[in-house]
Amino acid sequence: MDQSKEQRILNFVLQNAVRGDPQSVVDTIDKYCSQKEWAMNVGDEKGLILDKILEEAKPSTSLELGTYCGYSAVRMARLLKPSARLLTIEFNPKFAAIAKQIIEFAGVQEKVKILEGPSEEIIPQLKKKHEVDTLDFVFLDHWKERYTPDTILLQECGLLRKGTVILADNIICPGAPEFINYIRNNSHFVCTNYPSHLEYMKVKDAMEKAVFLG
Ligand SMILES: O=c1[nH]cnc2c(O)cc(-c3ccc(F)cc3)cc12
Ligand SMILES: [Mg+2]
Repeated sequence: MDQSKEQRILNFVLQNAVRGDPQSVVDTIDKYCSQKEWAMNVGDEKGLILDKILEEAKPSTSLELGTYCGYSAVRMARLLKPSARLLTIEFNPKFAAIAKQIIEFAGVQEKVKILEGPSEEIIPQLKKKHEVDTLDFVFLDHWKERYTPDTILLQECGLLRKGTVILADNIICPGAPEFINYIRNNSHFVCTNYPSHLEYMKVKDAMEKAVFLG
């Protein structure tokens, strides 16, 4: 059976990155996806914006929607304090299986928990099944159509607190106009736009930060 692109990315990491070194895993995926095959990792340019906003937030409990191959999970986990935790939700079981191996190779598996399934089913389970109180940081990087309903669901489930930072990828490409309209017109959020480019391309993209005011 032909290998998937995600399996080729995993193999390239296993053969070229340094086991236990998350930075080398991030750099190796960026090298593969900029030189060999494009893939929808947040990438190095938007990744630096993610790094800065995550470091400012200093989160204890973070949630990512859209694990994919685990690039941003590894990228975030490398910056988290030892006691901090990242929960990452992935709908596609094939992607989740790849991400698990990449996260383990990077040596950040103690900080990262992959939750497989639809975000609308898993989010309501976070408090009771996954011992979450409230979230300090949320990275939206799954399907643009789910950005708004999942943000509303997080609020309804009592998972946001005054100061929770939500960062959304792909505001321009593929674009999340409905989410931008919702979040910028919602008086419970203060929004900031971060212009950038689509991962590994010259195409314009942007990220949006929305801080919950309670
Ligand atoms: O579906 C996506 N989920 C999360 N992140 C994405 C991302 O960063 C980029 C894209 C994407 C962008 C342009 C294109 F021509 C094809 C796909 C999709 C997703
Ligand atoms: Mg993305």
